[in-house]
Amino acid sequence: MGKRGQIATGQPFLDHMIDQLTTHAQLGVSVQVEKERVGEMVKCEPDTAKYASDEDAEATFMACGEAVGKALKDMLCSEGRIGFAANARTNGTRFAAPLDEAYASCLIEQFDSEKDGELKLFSLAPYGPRNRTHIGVYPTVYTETFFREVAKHSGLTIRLEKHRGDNAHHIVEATFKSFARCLRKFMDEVEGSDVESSSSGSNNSTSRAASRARSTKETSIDVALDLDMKDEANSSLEISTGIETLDALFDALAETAEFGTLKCVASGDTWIDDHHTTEDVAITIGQCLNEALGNKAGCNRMGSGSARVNGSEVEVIMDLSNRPYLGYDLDFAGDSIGDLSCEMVEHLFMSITFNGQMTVHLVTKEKGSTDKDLAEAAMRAFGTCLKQCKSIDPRRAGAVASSKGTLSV
Ligand SMILES: O=P(O)(O)OC[C@@H](O)[C@@H](O)c1cnc[nH]1
Repeated sequence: MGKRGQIATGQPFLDHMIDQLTTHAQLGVSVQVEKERVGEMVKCEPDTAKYASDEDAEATFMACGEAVGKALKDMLCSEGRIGFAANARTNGTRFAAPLDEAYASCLIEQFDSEKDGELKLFSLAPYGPRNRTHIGVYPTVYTETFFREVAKHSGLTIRLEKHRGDNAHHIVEATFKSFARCLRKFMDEVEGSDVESSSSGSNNSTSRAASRARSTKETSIDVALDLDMKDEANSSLEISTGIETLDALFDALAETAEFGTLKCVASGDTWIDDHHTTEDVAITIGQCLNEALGNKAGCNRMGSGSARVNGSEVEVIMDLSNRPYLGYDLDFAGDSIGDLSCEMVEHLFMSITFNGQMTVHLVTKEKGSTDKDLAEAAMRAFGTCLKQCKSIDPRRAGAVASSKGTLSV
């Protein structure tokens, strides 16, 4: 939890990647590379590519990975940390992190302070459709070298995998974010700190709420949202859109996201079809979400998890990034779920995500026998992730969880 120091590897994009550990794992990291140049040792400086060369890149990535790995092991075994002295196992801690169209996952299987760790899986290539070899001066091929050394010297057993992504910068950055977030989650699990449920609302002094009414020739909508559930008995739900299946989905959202209030009363031209009402309600809820989240100070910001309803399971990866993006692969068998057409399920998620200024990936893990179960599993996973994202992590002390310092511009 220390302060960020200087990160100067001579490879500016690697500096930016190692910096993901400060923002997303909440670790104070400093890295200084010294290298030989025309017979003398020089210290690399940040914010310049003048120290980079393809010739010594492999050595730089190896040395940085080894140093970061050793420092991680020292930190995990340091006095005052509980649980890491012996062989720390969880059932496998997983976190998937997005960056726009890309998302990658990290699985930490175990930590062993007595043995070398291992990078059991590394699957990032291709780095975009043209398999980009360099990001700036950073050779993409040595990303694996870095993580192999981190795993070996930290004692962590790690699997890293790209699942979606077309942009090399995004693919690599999503991977570092997933590692950083997974490491923090692993440490919290081993040490038994449950930040998410201890801070999802009740101890927030300021209210995180918004309301909005809108009326057009097509729909009239009234939404009120309070992100924080003070106590279960006082949570208030009033959902009546004129489309029963939509009501049930928003009910599932409010329950899994643990909203204090969700009022959503709408009337629309459902005699035409369900489109205008579904779209406008989702837009309005997304706008209220964005307003209630404000500048996202102190928020956890990212969420990763899945939900199962009968035979259907959907995974959601979410980031309150301020860069709207929806990745979506739900494939319904029929045309409609009760009074909601299946094509509106994607449009509904698109409208919330874009108006909520979020990055969201929905991934079908298992398709059960009904479309209703699949849609509900998607909404429950979305709500579960939203609960993680909106939670205040007191350790951030009100800071915005971004390596660029703000999520508001
Ligand atoms: O706010 P973040 O810490 O997730 O990342 C900052 C910056 O690297 C990110 O804005 C980015 C956007 N596209 C590529 N990278």
